[in-house]
Formats: sequence, structure tokens, C-alpha cells
Amino acid sequence: MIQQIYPSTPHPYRYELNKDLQFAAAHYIPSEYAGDCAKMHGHTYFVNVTIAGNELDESGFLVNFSQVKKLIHDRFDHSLLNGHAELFGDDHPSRYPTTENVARILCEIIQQFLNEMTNKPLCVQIFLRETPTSYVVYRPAAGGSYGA
Ligand SMILES: Nc1nc2c(c(=O)[nH]1)N=C([C@H](O)[C@H](O)COP(=O)(O)OP(=O)(O)OP(=O)(O)O)CN2
Ligand SMILES: [Zn+2]
Repeated sequence: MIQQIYPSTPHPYRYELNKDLQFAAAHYIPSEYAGDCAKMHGHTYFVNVTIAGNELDESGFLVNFSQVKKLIHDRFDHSLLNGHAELFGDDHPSRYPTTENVARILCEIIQQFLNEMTNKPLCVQIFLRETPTSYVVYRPAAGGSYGA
């Protein structure tokens, strides 16, 4: 069981849901400045997803917790992140599988899924822990938009 206090993000919505999940994945950072991280290695990534909204769906859910987990875990667990060529690549730093870029991409994947729901929830924060001492918090609102 994952139990941790996460940073909170202010938002104007009535409901806020948080889902913890984890996945094991390998990666390498294709940069000459990445040192040992340029060699392939693995992590157990710990993710906290924060979703907010004003309306619930026909089940009384903002979104089903298990759907959020499935969306990320089924796609990335026991995979090589660099092998997801539709998401990551060696061609630009914005496509390297750094903690920052992985956090943003997880948020985008979840938001695309939420956009299909009638109650229109929003992914407002991704907390992504890559190692016991390193994590990133990504908040799409800081870029100027709540997305949907
Ligand atoms: N801003 C970023 N810096 C680093 C990233 C990253 O994604 N964003 N990634 C790495 C490596 O991939 C590595 O997996 C993590 O590095 P680090 O935290 O240095 O790992 P350690 O376990 O060695 O940390 P210690 O606290 O020194 O034990 C590097 N940097
Ligand atoms: Zn790493």
C-alpha cells in the first residue's frame, strides 16, 4: 500500500479524487549530459494522480479509480519507456523519458481519456516519484489551461 502526503494544488472544483498507482519500467536518457542515466536502467515509478470536477457520472464517480490505474499501468508496466515511439524519442529533449516529460505525458494520456466523459473531469496534478530521493510534480494549469 502506498501512503504518502502529496503536495496539493488549488482549484475551484467541488470534488477532488486521488489515485496512487505504480509501474515498473526501464528507460535511458539519450543525452550526453545524463551521465549514468544515459545507460539503460529501471525504476519502480510511483504515481499520484489528482483529478477534479464539479459533476459525477452515472455511477456517482468523478471517474472510476480502477480505470485510471488501468490506463497507466497496463500501458507502461514492464515496458521500455523509450520503446513507446508515439510518446518518447531521441530526437528532442521534450521527448526524452525524463521524470518531467513522463509526468506531463501521463497527465495528457489521462486527460484525453477524461475528455470522453460526459461529466468532464480534469487531471490537475501528477506526482511522479522515480527514485526514493527524486520526484516531479506536473500541473497543467500552470501552463495556462485546464485542458478540456
Ligand atoms: N531533472 C532530472 N534530473 C534527472 C533525471 C530526470 O528525469 N530529471 N533523471 C535522472 C536519472 O534517470 C536517475 O534515474 C535518477 O537520478 P538520481 O535522482 O540522481 O538517482 P539516485 O538514486 O542516484 O539519487 P541519490 O539521491 O544520489 O541516491 C538523473 N537526473
Ligand atoms: Zn532513471
